Amino acid sequence: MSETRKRKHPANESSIKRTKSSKMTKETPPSKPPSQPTPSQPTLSTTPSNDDPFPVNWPKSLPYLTTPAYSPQITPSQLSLLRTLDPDLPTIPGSFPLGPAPHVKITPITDPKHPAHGQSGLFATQHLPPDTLILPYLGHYHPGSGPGLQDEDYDYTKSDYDLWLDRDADVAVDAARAGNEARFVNDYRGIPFTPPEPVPGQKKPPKQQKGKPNAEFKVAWDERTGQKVMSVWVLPRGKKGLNTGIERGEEVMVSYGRGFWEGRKQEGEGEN
Ligand SMILES: C[S@@+](CC[C@H](N)C(=O)[O-])C[C@H]1O[C@@H](n2cnc3c(N)ncnc32)[C@H](O)[C@@H]1O
Repeated sequence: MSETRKRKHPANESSIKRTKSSKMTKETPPSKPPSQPTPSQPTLSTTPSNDDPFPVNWPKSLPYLTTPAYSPQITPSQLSLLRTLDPDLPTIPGSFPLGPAPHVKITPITDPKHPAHGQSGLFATQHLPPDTLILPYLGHYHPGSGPGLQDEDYDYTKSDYDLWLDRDADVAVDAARAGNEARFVNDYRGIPFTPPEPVPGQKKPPKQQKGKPNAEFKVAWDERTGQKVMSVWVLPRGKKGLNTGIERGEEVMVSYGRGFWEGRKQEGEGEN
């Protein structure tokens, strides 16, 4: 989702764009990531449950990333901007594991009432408290506008997995051709309410907010690689303190923003 059809994905005016290129290359992260104070994080079991290098239900035809990949069109000055520490950003701590995340699961959507029926979504495998980091959103870093939106045979403007990362640096991140579990996060619109799995020892499950997102995209500083990344977080507790987080078994849902769906509508009309 990109901005000139910019369908930018969700949150913070990040966007999902659309891509294609055979030339993308992975870059080695800086050898020594800058040190950063780690903000307090709610306790979350992020210990991988097994040694499988892929998450459960990961499509085997798609490269699974543990660090970002880069379009060859990303310039050294863009890289330098991405790797300049912004102390105001939330942090992905150095201790956050690279690789499959046990606290979420990619799950095929089998409910015909779900708007993404036949596709997949991301579901919590344990309670995720408010304001918790769920995952970085990994993909190809690429120019967010201009000729860099085309990488040889790949057109980023056609991607449904493309988000703005840094508008000042003109960099977006596209997870269409490679990514991690975060690429499976759906938009909350039209998703039917599913009661959470009962939690042992808990009489009544907490009230869930129906018809609303429970997570958001945020740009973060990744201490592990020393650069900015897009990431998915549980929504904060809220002004009234009512948000209790995401329950085990509940789908992680963000808002892609109205722009994404309006862009899609326009594309549909253009095709008629
Ligand atoms: C970033 S992907 C999300 C993961 C996707 N479901 C998958 O299995 O690859 C975005 C795409 O998911 C689908 N999607 C996500 N949320 C949706 C919603 N609320 N209603 C309809 N389709 C949705 C749309 O096809 C959209 O282009």
